[in-house]
Amino acid sequence: MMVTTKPKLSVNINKFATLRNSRGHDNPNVLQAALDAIGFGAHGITVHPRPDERHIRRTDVYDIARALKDHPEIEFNIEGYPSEDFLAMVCEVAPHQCTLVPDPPEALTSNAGWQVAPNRTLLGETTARLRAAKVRVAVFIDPNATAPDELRILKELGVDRIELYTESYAHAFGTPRQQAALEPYLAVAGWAGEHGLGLNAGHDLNLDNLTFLLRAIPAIAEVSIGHALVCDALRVGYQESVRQYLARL
Ligand SMILES: CC(=O)[C@@H](O)[C@H](O)COP(=O)(O)O
Ligand SMILES: NCC(=O)COP(=O)(O)O
Repeated sequence: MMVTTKPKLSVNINKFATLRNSRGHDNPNVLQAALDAIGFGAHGITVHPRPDERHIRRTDVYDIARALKDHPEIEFNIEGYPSEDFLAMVCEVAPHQCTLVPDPPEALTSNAGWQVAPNRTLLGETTARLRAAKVRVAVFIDPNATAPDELRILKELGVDRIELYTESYAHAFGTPRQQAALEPYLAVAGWAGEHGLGLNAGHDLNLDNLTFLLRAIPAIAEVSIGHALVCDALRVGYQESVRQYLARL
């Protein structure tokens, strides 16, 4: 019998920082939002410091990293484009995981996975640098736009995990296209499993679409969820929102 462990929930707290920055003071306190998520049972914290610091600031990254030293069981995942500034900060902080995302500075949100072959050198150099800093490397991949031989490149570069960019799945969920939208994810997951690449998933996951994905792809080790979880928190409260997502795993 195949034994699969339940996936971990990493709460992305970008949106708490969006709210904080909207008034220029320190409410809500972003570090407290991370500690609250941990207290409510989250397995990890994800942040995505963007170059314009529209939400998560560099100072937030250092504050959270420092606080998580008191919570060694909690994984810290820093997402972002591997600019020199970003990489220097990540290597200094040395989180459990860094998820490489191809977002240009002006992107409204993450809206594509990596084109692996054209970015082979960047991804290879970045992966080597992060692994030297003992940081697990995940690469944001859109299964609709990634051929298996591109995944082979990631394996050759020493990447640890693929993060499945789940927007297209999420937007098809609940429509007649639901199963068809899942097929590319199943193909990438199958290749990853055969070649020893781990799997994460994230973007636009919510209380409705999460469980179906996890039952279809039981190898998913971690889901990082932020936007919908925070929107749900505005409706039912933060602790109840985290509880409901944990119950969907
Ligand atoms: C990589 C990804 O899909 C999300 O984690 C991303 O961090 C969302 O960024 P915003 O919160 O800036 O929309
Ligand atoms: N990697 C996905 C993530 O961290 C959160 O994405 P979203 O739930 O805010 O869409």
